[in-house]
Amino acid sequence: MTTSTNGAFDRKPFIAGNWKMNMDHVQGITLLQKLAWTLSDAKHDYSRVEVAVFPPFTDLRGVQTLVQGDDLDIAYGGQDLSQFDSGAYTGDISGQFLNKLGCKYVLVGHSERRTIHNESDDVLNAKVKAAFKHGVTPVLCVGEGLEIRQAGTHVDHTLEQLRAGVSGLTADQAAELVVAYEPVWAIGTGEVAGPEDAQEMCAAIRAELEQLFGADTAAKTRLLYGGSVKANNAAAILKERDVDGLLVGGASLDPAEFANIVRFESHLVTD
Ligand SMILES: O=C[C@H](O)COP(=O)(O)O
Repeated sequence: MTTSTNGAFDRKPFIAGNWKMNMDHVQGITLLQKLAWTLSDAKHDYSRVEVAVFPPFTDLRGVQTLVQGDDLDIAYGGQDLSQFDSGAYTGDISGQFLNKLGCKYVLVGHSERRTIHNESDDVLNAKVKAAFKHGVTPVLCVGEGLEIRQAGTHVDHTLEQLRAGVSGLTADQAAELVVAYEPVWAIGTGEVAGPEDAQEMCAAIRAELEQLFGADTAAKTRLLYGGSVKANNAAAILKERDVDGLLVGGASLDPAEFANIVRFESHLVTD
């Protein structure tokens, strides 16, 4: 059976749930257990679609214990990391600590970090490098606010964030990197960017990566879309050629809904 999705063939689709500041460590375990059961009941094939969750830091040890104890094929990661390795940085979390907890990924530069915590492109570039240094794959988030979208400069703006974020990376690192395009106006608003908007930006990001690192590398980097993704719009977005996965916020807190997003292939038209 073949499906009409494109990225699924070239790059393994990646569906990630960002829990943001929701779910204490007890609630987090329950959510993850329900997600694993739902996907198991649906006989989800993890070799076709990778699944990851990004819980709050305080949940990570419990998540690690559950994933290891039940031998779950679900990856997990932190929602942020420090650009520093260790020391007098109160409240910060080192990439080394995330690695030690079995985190495969870490979000870098989510729009809520950029806007609420004023994280600059330079700091985010240092965080991307810190993640690689500690053996954790960064998921670099980029995207424009509403005013920039309305001014029509969203591609330039997003590519500027991208260039700053990947500055100084090797081609191997760029190939491993995951980039999430999240238009800020579509986050938590119910305003989902259309599949063609997601494709326009992901194609531009891939072209930029090609300029910077070469075509072979750019063909490997996975590009996600995030912003008001639900089970009923996921498949249409993932059919786009350059969209390789989704970064899901609110809908990832509902295990049935998130499992349906993970199983987007069952909603695609098959030929
Ligand atoms: O990290 C996830 C994004 O911010 C999207 O959040 P959302 O799905 O609630 O719009």
